[in-house]
Amino acid sequence: MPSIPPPPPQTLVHSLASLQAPPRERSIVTWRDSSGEHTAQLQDRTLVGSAAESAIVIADPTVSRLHAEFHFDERGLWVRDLGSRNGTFVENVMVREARLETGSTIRMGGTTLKLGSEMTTDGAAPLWPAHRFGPLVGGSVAMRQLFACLAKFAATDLAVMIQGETGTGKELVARAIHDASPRKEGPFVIVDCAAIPDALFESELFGHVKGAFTSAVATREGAFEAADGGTVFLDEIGELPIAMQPKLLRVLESRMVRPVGSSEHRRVDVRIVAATHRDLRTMVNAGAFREDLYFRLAGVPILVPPLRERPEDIPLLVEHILGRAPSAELLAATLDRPWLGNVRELRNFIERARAVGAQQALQMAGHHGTGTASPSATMRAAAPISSNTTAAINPASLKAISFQQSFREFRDQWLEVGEREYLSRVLAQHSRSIAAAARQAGLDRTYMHRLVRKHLL
Ligand SMILES: Nc1ncnc2c1ncn2[C@@H]1O[C@H](COP(=O)(O)OP(=O)(O)OP(=O)(O)O)[C@@H](O)[C@H]1O
Repeated sequence: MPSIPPPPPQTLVHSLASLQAPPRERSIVTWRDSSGEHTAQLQDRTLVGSAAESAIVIADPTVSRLHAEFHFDERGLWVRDLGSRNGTFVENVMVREARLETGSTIRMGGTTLKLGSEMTTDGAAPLWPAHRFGPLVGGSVAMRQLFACLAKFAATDLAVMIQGETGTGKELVARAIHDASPRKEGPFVIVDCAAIPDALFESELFGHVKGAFTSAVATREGAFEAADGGTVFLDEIGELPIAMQPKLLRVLESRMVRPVGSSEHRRVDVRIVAATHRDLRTMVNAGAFREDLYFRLAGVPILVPPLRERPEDIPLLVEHILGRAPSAELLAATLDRPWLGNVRELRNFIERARAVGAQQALQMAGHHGTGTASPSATMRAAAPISSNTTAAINPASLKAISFQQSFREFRDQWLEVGEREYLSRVLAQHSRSIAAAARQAGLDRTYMHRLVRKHLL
């Protein structure tokens, strides 16, 4: 093994001296509605609508209950319509998403908001004083603000909704909340809503008694009872079938479950943490997700930023995954990529680089290219579109085989490359319909879903 040079100085980011974000210019909006004149300060993400639970509540029946969201990123302040009934207009142009300037006018339904600014330290989010929070690693301001927020809310029993692109670390955030909570000695039970067939949802969540349905050969407890005294993590909550939504809401309100086939209600003491890569508010407006359930689950909404918005975290993550300081070559390779699959893709890359070297790992990952990624919040790495029904293995890729590897390592890596290639072609042939692709591949739809997520297709 060659000797590893110490990390270059620029990897030692962030002074820990300041625990408080500095004073800054804050954006404010002013508007008039049926209840009078109002001014509100914009936070990193501010939900606007006529629902009482919105951060900015507009008393105007032409404004949808979850109408739009203001949010900041490294390029400035944006407004995004959430599929509202009467639309969002900036300077009288209807927009789905638009960047705003001080002085912009934004019309939502029949109400006009004016954007202004003021200097303040109020509401500046505190920064966590370390580069770790439980299993999470991150030194960027965004992650340290997130850690401070997690520490504050872990101590409570509030429901938490984690949103973020695939691979940003939502499951790890959920685990970190549990580990830092008074429930840490209790169970942490994960329910992957994308992997459960519709017919089995109720029994997975609430259990069943023997004989409740044909395959119920024995009584089985559901996730809520299994998590009694601890936390239930509802991953991919956006996939929860609409028919299940009132049942889940009832359990969250009553804290009682009734196993399928039983008449007995049982009390459960669980904290709920949910996660999704989708924007549930647009699903609410489209009628695919119940608004009351959304607000019940999103007591504390948390956004995990994509890795491309916090490149300062990359050196820390590489060192954490590798277990030692990376070589200059490996570090340079990681800083030059968009990481559309976020930390998961970075982890896979580092693990591959450890086995075959940075150069060969780069060749194997070549299909993602380099450069700046598009800012879309739900963007995934696009599959190469091809109508070929058969395809030869590219001989150039064979150069990436390392004969220093064990056969098992070699097989696992190439199985993954081949699996991804096969799936991306089947999906492209079926215009990305998971159901049709699963049928052709002879796979169960939920398993296909899992594979698509695993390979970021
Ligand atoms: N901040 C972090 N520090 C250390 N490891 C991280 C961090 N974020 C993510 N990871 C690692 O990246 C991988 C993906 O994380 P995780 O499964 O939590 O992502 P996710 O957002 O839940 O993904 P998906 O939406 O596909 O379910 C895991 O191996 C996790 O340990």
